[in-house]
Amino acid sequence: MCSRDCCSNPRGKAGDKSAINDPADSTIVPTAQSQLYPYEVIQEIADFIVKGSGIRPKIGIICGSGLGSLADIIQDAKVFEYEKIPNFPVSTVEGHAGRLVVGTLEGANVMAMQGRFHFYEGYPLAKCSMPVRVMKLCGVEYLFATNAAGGINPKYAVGDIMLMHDHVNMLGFAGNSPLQGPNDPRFGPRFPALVNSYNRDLINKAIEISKIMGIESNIHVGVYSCLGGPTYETIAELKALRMMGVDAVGMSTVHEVITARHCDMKVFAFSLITNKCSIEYSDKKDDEANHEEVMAVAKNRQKACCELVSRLIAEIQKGS
Ligand SMILES: O=P(O)(O)O[C@H]1O[C@H](CO)[C@@H](O)[C@H]1O
Ligand code: HPA
Repeated sequence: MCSRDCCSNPRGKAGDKSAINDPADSTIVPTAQSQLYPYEVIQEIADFIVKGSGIRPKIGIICGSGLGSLADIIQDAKVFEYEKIPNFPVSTVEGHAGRLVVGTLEGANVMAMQGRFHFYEGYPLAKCSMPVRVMKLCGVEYLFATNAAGGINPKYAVGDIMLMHDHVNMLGFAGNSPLQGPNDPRFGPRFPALVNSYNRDLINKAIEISKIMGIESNIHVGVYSCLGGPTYETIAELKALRMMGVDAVGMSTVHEVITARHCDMKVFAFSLITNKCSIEYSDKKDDEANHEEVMAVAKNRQKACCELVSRLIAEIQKGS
């Protein structure tokens, strides 16, 4: 466990000027990624994982809410509890176990986060997406980011999978970015472009795989939007998002994708649609999203999600 209380306690100590220069103290330096987690600190975490596992992973997987089983299929797994990784935050959300699993899948070296970090947990975005930089320095070339999301597109059904081909970054609209603060060019450029963030070849391969799996009618390609949470959206917000071209909504992933693209990783991401977001006013209780339903649907669909991920990794392996 980190000796600094920044990792276990994302708040507090406001006004403590003596800590202003502590680069890893998120309570004082709110969002600057390079200040919160300088290159050297990320390198130390990466070395800890690579040495501890004896593996240099090529593919990094982030398991969404209730999708932790994506890490359970990893072979020869070496498991690191987040609490035991130096300078790592802890998971606080149900359905996010808080373990890093390193091993092999379809012959590829992989590392999977069984539990991600969300803004609403009180972590700055820089901290939420810090593990993506750790992945990069471990050797990861491909990020697979998964999430549970509410379907706004009326054509989407619960249990469908939306392959992300773009996003609307609502937190970014509000002036919040994981890349805020001084840029460290060892990770990437000051002004990264985000068009083509979601790798087109991987999306096409996933569509082909969905045909082989016989689930192509449950597959969509769409736009995800990340809101700050932890509240689910109002009807007015959902209507606004729909008008903006958003198909699915959640509270994660976008800051991870931004961090991955900044350091030039290839990105594949999908949303499991765990609930339908009605954009009509109604007093039906059924229309209200809740985390238990999100988790239950994710559990039901984990087999299909695992197969999709495994098959896609096998395709990447074939090409390398
Ligand atoms: O995005 P993931 O981590 O899958 O989780 C989603 O599910 C939770 C809400 O039920 C939120 O954390 C939302 O972002
Ligand atoms: N809204 C936001 N986040 C979510 C939802 C939702 O409807 N479902 C799962 N995560």
